[in-house]
Amino acid sequence: MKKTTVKMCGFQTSEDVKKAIPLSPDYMGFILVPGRTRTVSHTTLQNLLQHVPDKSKRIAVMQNPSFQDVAALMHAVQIDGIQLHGNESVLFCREIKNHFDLQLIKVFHIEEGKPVPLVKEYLPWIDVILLDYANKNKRGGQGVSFDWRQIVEVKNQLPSATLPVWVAGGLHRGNVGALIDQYAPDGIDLSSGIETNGKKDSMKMRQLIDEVSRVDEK
Ligand SMILES: O=C(O)c1ccccc1N[C@@H]1O[C@H](COP(=O)(O)O)[C@@H](O)[C@H]1O
Repeated sequence: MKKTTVKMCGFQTSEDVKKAIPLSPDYMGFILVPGRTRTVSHTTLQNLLQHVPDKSKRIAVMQNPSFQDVAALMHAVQIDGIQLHGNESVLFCREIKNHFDLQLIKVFHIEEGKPVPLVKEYLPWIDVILLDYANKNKRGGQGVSFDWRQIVEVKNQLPSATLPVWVAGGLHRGNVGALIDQYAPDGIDLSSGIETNGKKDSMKMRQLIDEVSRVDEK
């Protein structure tokens, strides 16, 4: 049976993290990008991590960090991986992978009217390819989907046995079924689609997990 990996992202309060306990998502993400609505500090992150279910991997989301930013994070908190959600280079990914024992999720942005991103050179240095919508002003957490036909174009660049490809951008309980049915991503990642009025919504989170299981079991 297929098992689509689920990453739930953008937790800011212990109350919201606790809503994930009965669901144990495969991954839980925390935003460390300065100045965004879901941003948390190292101190808050440290407190939130106490409530993360044992089975869920803990991911810090960063955008164009310096090597020192990553080192400071690693010194402050115990995490399983980082998601690089900016324009990080192949060399930067290599440096991070060589220095830290971290799972590295690299985001590749799908922008309207732009060629599909080139992922091949990154493959030795990353663990997951994550595709997300972007426009020229903002990246991540916008609740907007990209043209999923681009998933096929990215997969066509990859050798047959290769890294998992995850999809993000405007996903919710109402569209993940179609995404999995049509494009079979290895994983999905979402922030906005499991929230109501800026707070994580237990019902939406549960329905999302149920919908993924339903489609996986088909
Ligand atoms: O969630 C955020 O606020 C965020 C901020 C900065 C960078 C990444 C962010 N989240 C990631 O964005 C995508 C899509 O989110 P959405 O479901 O469309 O809201 C996902 O990869 C999140 O991990």
